[in-house]
Amino acid sequence: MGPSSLVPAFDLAETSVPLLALSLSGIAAGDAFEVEKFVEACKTDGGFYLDLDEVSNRESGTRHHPLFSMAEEIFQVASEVFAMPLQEKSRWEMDQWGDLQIGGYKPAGKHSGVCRGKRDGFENFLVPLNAIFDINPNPNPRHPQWPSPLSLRLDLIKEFETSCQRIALLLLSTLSNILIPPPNIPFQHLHREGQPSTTSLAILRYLPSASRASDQVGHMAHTDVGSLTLIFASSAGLQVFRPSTSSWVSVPPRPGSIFVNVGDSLRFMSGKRLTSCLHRVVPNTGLSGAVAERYSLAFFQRPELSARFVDSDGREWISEDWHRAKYKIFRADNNEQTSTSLLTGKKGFLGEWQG
Ligand SMILES: O=C(O)CCC(=O)C(=O)O
Ligand SMILES: [Fe+2]
Repeated sequence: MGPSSLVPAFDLAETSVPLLALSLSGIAAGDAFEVEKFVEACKTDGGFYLDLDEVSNRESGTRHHPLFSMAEEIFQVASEVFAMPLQEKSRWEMDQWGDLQIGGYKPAGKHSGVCRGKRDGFENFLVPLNAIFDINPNPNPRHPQWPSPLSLRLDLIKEFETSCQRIALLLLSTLSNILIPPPNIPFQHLHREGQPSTTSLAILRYLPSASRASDQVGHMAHTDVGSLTLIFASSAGLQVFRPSTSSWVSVPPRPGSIFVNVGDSLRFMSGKRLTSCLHRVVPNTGLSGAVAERYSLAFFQRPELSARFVDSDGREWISEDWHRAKYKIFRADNNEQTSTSLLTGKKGFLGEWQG
């Protein structure tokens, strides 16, 4: 089988069948139908919408889950942080955060983009759970203080990450109950509170541009490193690769819902029964052809540094080393990226957007 046969036969920008929408309260209550849909979504697309709102409707009568207003506030903080001069933001460059690069600033253009030959079109700030809860190792001894817009709102970010982690743990234990018969180790036991991990919140800003011909575009196709990712987005652009039809499905924000996807570590811990969701972000283009600015928050729940799992090729990893290998491939050139299955789960497939 040559590399070209690994490339899907077609690559539609959008299909008419959207991703499944699940209810957090249904899953939390152990509703058999909802739990079955949830496990199925993790096995097939590896990603789904999760409706959070019903929980708060029942508990407090408010319309929206508090995470949505917190996300709005963090978008506001993000606009202040990203408005700082590049030189200032670069004081927090993520390369200074030890070799795990779990925190700090990534300027736009550091990775390859979603179109062949172009660079990425987003900047981001990563705020690791380890750092805000003072769990060792301290990732950035040189700059223990965050830039002031972030340090002023660290309580908000802590509360946001804690809430996201609670939801992600609930989802993990539900999956464990179905997939992991005793005496195997349930997923949540590899994600213990207070244990060092690379769990982190990414605050992303996609740069606006006068046209989509810009040479910094989107976010390349990839699968996430960790266990579960929770995404809050200000606007459309995210797409998911659906293995059953070999096509890309658009995942625009859905009121009251977030998008959740399975990452590599959880796929491996599940004995490859779950799908690591392949996704990318394409430019959000208006009628004029201009690309709109886009903000998103990605909470990356990741296993403890020493968690063990076996990859698709039968090779054993500890979580920390998988993280390093994956970050290295994010930064590699296209030739190196196509030479392994590390980036997209498919050797020879970069999943570029044809525009
Ligand atoms: O911005 C998004 O919607 C997705 C971001 C993402 O996939 C990532 O940072 O890993
Ligand atoms: Fe991602």
